[in-house]
Amino acid sequence: MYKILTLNNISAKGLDRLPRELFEASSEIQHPDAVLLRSAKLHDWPIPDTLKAVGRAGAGVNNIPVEAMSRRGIPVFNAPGANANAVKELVIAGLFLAARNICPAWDFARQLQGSDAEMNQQAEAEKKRFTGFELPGRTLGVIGLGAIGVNVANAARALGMNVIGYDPDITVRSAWRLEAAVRRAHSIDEVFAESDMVTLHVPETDTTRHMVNGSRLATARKGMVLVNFARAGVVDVEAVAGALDSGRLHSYICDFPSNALKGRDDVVALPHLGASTHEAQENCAIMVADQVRDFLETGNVVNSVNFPELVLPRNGSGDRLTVVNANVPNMLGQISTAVAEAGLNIDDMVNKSRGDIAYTVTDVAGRIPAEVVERLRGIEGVLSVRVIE
Ligand SMILES: NC(=O)c1ccc[n+]([C@@H]2O[C@H](COP(=O)([O-])OP(=O)(O)OC[C@H]3O[C@@H](n4cnc5c(N)ncnc54)[C@H](O)[C@@H]3O)[C@@H](O)[C@H]2O)c1
Ligand SMILES: O=C(O)CC[C@@H](O)C(=O)O
Repeated sequence: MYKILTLNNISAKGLDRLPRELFEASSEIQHPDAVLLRSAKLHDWPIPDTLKAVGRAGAGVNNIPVEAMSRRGIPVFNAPGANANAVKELVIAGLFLAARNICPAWDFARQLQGSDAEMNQQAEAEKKRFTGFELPGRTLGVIGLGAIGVNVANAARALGMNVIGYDPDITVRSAWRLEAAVRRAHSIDEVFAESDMVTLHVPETDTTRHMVNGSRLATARKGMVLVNFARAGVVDVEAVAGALDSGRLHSYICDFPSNALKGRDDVVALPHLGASTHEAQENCAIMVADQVRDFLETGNVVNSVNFPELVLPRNGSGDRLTVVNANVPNMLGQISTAVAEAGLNIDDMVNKSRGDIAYTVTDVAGRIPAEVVERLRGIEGVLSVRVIE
């Protein structure tokens, strides 16, 4: 029986992928084999010795100590693209909110007093304050052209916008999905200088933290709209407050409330709702539950942010041995020697690496004795060893 600790609300459709006769999943689990989570912060969480996998039912993994997991030989899985449509829809809504000044206008209308006739009179007298602009012909800058950025760029094209995109590490898959008319920028500054609206779709990393700061905002077109459904930390909110005060920015539409911008008419801050649709929560939970289950039961790795992709169909009737180790020379030799010296024939073996991590899956003809596991664990550089019957 595998034990799965859930640290956030994980959609029941995802948990249904873990049959009760094989998996016990709850928020109360002790000594978990795997953890499933959404935005819970794991940085100060003591990693249990029993932990074998982490499944993030979403895209961003900045709430997870990925490097610490790697050092323990633990893969971190996520659900790439599974919530991209949900975020795209809210970003497009954000463009309309900004372009038509909908939030301050709605706020104004909600506070009108008097008879219907008096309210309508005040509305007609004041409505010019909320005059907006239309999207066709305007330029949208998209920074980060992954699952969400590409969806947003293509949707903006369909609305008649010009789109300029920046992503130095765009994948072939994203490049194929992107509308041909999306123009390629060579820097973030180029995007800021040429866009009426800019939307951010990058992960929060040491490189992207405060990517939007005072000096970058100084290069923005006057009256630009900034949209951030990526992560709070990608934007320096103090600098945004200054840019709004000076008129450099028209408005800031984001998914992250902050004290620096609280109560402003020119800021819309939603409570991290980008992925909050039933569809996205189900897609993410199903994808990540399937991946974690597959890893626990077979050792296969699909959609991990720190491990190489490795899928080996089960071959033969013996045990499967999985070894995670530092990606240094002569590890494979030591693993196969330990197996061979136990008198076990290797039916199939795959070794893949990614960065500092190497991962070897070996199907043997027979049972793997406990001494072999201990011997492998004792090899310098070996991070984790598992036997799957
Ligand atoms: N608001 C929400 O609820 C919500 C939901 C989903 C994702 N997100 C956030 O959005 C981010 C993007 O999600 P995704 O599914 O599109 O991820 P993704 O991995 O598919 O795409 C991210 C893209 O950003 C690019 N990138 C990285 N650093 C960059 C840089 N410095 N400049 C330009 N491009 C850069 C990458 O090359 C990649 O193509 C996530 O990491 C997460 O933080 C937020
Ligand atoms: O689970 C959520 O609600 C948010 C997820 C989102 O931030 C992500 O990175 O996928």
